[in-house]
Amino acid sequence: MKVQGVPMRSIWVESDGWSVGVIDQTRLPHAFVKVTLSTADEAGHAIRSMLVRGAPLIGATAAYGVCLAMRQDASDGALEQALTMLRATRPTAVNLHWALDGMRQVLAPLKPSERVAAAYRQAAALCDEDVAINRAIGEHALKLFQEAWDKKGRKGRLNVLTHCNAGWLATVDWGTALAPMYLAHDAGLPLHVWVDETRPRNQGAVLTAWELGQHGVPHTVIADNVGGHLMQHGEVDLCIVGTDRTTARGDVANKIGTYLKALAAKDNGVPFYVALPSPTIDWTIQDGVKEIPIEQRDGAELSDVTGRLPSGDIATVRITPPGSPAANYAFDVTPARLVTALITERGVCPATEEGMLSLFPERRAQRSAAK
Ligand SMILES: CSC[C@H]1O[C@H](OP(=O)(O)O)[C@H](O)[C@@H]1O
Repeated sequence: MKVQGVPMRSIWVESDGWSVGVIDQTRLPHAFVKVTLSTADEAGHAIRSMLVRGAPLIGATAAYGVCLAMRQDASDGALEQALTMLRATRPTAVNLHWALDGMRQVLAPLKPSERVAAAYRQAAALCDEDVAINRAIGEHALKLFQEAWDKKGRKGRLNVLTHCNAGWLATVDWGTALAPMYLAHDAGLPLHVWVDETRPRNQGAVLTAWELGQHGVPHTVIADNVGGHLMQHGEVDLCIVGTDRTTARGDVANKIGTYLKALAAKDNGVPFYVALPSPTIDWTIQDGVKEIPIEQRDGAELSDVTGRLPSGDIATVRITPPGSPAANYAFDVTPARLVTALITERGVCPATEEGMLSLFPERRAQRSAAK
């Protein structure tokens, strides 16, 4: 996408041909800061600290983290050490494991002398695939936006609600849930987006609002608990969110609060869509509530708030009483029964095992073998 009219991706190889550039998402929206990663440890820190975040971007950053590790030491031991360190950065997004599995599959059979070039080729291919996948998701989801607009009699505006940030900042480019928003806006569809602030890290208020503003997409930031009220009053035509891991039967792990939004949508007959790139599908599990690991982060992310003072200085202040513990669950799981449809790069399907296999028939054989 573009920043101040300049096309860019959320991760890139610098002009030196080996170091990796990313946007420091912890500085947005008040500062647009690019950071260069030069070691695998810096890549690991960027993921753990959420300087970069979003399932696909976590995978891409980890892949380049392996590249940086191979530049320093391409031995078998160094490869395993880098894979282990990066795999441990965050537990929920399956893209991290998919990306690292892909790096290991390509690199392990090679001689150390061949690994650096192969690693950068694999990471670049992963990034290009992510961009293509997200664009395709955008096109499929755009048809659903247009259907909703027609159903509404093409009057007023199309109100879409989203949670957290599943935009180009969460991926290499385009985003997943936000990809159709850009395409719809550019196609002249009168779109308006309700942006859940998404406590406690505020990815909606901070990142989604920034992204949409950069692209000129009309939007309104709302508190996380407003969505149900808006749905009751007919102010939401559809919901669309991203995902960090979706099971083989369509259970969806996503940012904390997604489940409650899906419940409100179900109760009010509002379509609830999940933008689902295939690398985010965990074909090895069925029951998301029982089997998806839910990240718990530092309670300070909830008890403290960071923002800009009138002076322009950035400050962090505590909002909870000293001594009050805070529980900071970063994700929840929306059962497939609450999902209207999954929007993948291959098309739209019901959130069911058969629905997903209809789009990914090559997985049918694997599932039969696993049973
Ligand atoms: C396109 S995946 C975006 C997904 O990742 C976010 O989590 P986090 O910001 O903690 O990495 C959130 O769950 C988004 O839906």
